[in-house]
Amino acid sequence: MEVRKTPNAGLGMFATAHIPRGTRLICESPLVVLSELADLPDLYRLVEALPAERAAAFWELAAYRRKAEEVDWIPAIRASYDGPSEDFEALCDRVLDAWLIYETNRFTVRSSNGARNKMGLFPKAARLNHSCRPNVFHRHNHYINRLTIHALTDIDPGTEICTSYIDIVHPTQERRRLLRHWGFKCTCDLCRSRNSANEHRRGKLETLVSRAKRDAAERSQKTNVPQWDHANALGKLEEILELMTEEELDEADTRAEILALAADCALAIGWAGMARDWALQALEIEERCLGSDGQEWEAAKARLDKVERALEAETGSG
Ligand SMILES: C[S@@+](CC[C@H](N)C(=O)[O-])C[C@H]1O[C@@H](n2cnc3c(N)ncnc32)[C@H](O)[C@@H]1O
Repeated sequence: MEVRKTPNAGLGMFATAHIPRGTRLICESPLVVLSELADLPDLYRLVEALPAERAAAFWELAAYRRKAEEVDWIPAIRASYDGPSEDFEALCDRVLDAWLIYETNRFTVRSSNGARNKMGLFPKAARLNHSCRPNVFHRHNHYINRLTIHALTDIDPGTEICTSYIDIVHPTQERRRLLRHWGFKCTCDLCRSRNSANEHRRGKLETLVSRAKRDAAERSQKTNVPQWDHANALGKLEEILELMTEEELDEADTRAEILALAADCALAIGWAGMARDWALQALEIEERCLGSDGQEWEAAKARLDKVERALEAETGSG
């Protein structure tokens, strides 16, 4: 891969050789990590404490310059500042620059318990531009404290390597709203075509996926879930999987989550053969999107093992 200029998105990352689907392209430790409770002066202190080479890598990153009136931190800095007043403006400019770099390039970082309660900067991955039809997938792997980037498709030499900054299940209008954070209007194929069939399916997916996750969380709290409840849930999950296939969302790990829920429901009903197919597909997606050294892979493997034990028991008793 190489970093070079793009026509309309600043720098970007490009493939210089053929990249097979599933390849781990980046496995990078963070330059700076900030908890959700930290504030702007905390970020600035962390950046100031970086060794020279890492500090240089930080200050070279792109920054989307949002309007000053959207920034409400200056009073907080002023409150703790006791230096000469003529230096205060320069300090504010520098702190603001650090913050804008951070906001433009941050990725979610998970704590050791898996909670997504931090954000981090990863200088290589920070050069990846966004596409709503991404060809790579990013995720912080908290087992190894690295951000990993995996190829979702085969990538030809010369192709730009793009990840998605947002959940791409949404229709165009919502994706545009979310992408305002980074200050650009996406011009990927999906956004340009704005086809009504895509819009309709994504609108439906948005609702069905959030409902399916909420219902699964509720089911996991209950001790006795009736069979019909699992069967109902399974019907909805199958509908989601179909919509995802039609939308070519075959590789995203939201699909792996839905497959895992479908496998759990099928197993609860006693359809171990069906559960096995879904559990296997979920494991394959996790492996391609995230590799086999993270929590998702471990959970997907444990699910498949459980389903296979159920199948063996069924075969044994039959
Ligand atoms: C994480 S940086 C990506 C690398 C950046 N292009 C650079 O030059 O270092 C995010 C910024 O890149 C630009 N960007 C990313 N994806 C884009 C896209 N699809 N279209 C236009 N600009 C994009 C936006 O300015 C955004 O704030």
